[in-house]
Amino acid sequence: MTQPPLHLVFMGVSGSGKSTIALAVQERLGWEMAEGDDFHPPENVAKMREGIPLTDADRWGWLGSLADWTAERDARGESTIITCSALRTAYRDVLRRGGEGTFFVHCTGDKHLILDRMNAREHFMPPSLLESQLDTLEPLQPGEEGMDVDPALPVDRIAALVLARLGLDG
Ligand SMILES: Nc1ncnc2c1ncn2[C@@H]1O[C@H](COP(=O)(O)OP(=O)(O)OP(=O)(O)O)[C@@H](O)[C@H]1O
Ligand SMILES: O=C(O)[C@H](O)[C@@H](O)[C@H](O)[C@H](O)CO
Repeated sequence: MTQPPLHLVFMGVSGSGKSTIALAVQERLGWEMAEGDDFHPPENVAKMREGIPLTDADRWGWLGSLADWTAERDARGESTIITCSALRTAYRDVLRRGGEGTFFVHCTGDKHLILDRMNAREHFMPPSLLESQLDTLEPLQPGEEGMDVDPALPVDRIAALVLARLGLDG
């Protein structure tokens, strides 16, 4: 019997390892992947670059476009992977419109580790925005399909934990 499509969303604050971990999982599964950063309108990127936190109003259209991308593939029976901060439950509600098989992998760990990694990389997102990201973050609530992973672990280990949880490691 064909399995219904699964849609993995790697979520968490900026610098928490979403893209790095998602890529490791993508390499193992081969599913089509979308990087949430690439779906932002230029105004959003300009704001972040200037160190101004995005508002709900800035985020709705962006989240909707990611849900649409997922829904298109869901309709074709294809599984997907996306990276998206998805900081609030209401934002995740939008992403869940992409398909019934939506599953969140929340990259969550030590703030100082994340800040050190943000300071060490080249990215439009300034480390000064980490605090507002953490203030906005609502962790996964009971009833939301998903799991937490700790970016302090090696990437391969995290990818293995995700695949094991989903029963895709066989
Ligand atoms: N498990 C890990 N072990 C070591 N380094 C990691 C790990 N996960 C991520 N990193 C490093 O931490 C930095 C931030 O990771 P990454 O860019 O994947 O985060 P992100 O959540 O996608 O960020 P953003 O949302 O701002 O794009 C990168 O330099 C990455 O190489
Ligand atoms: O405010 C947000 O919701 C997040 O910052 C995302 O919009 C960014 O895409 C990303 O996490 C930064 O690289």
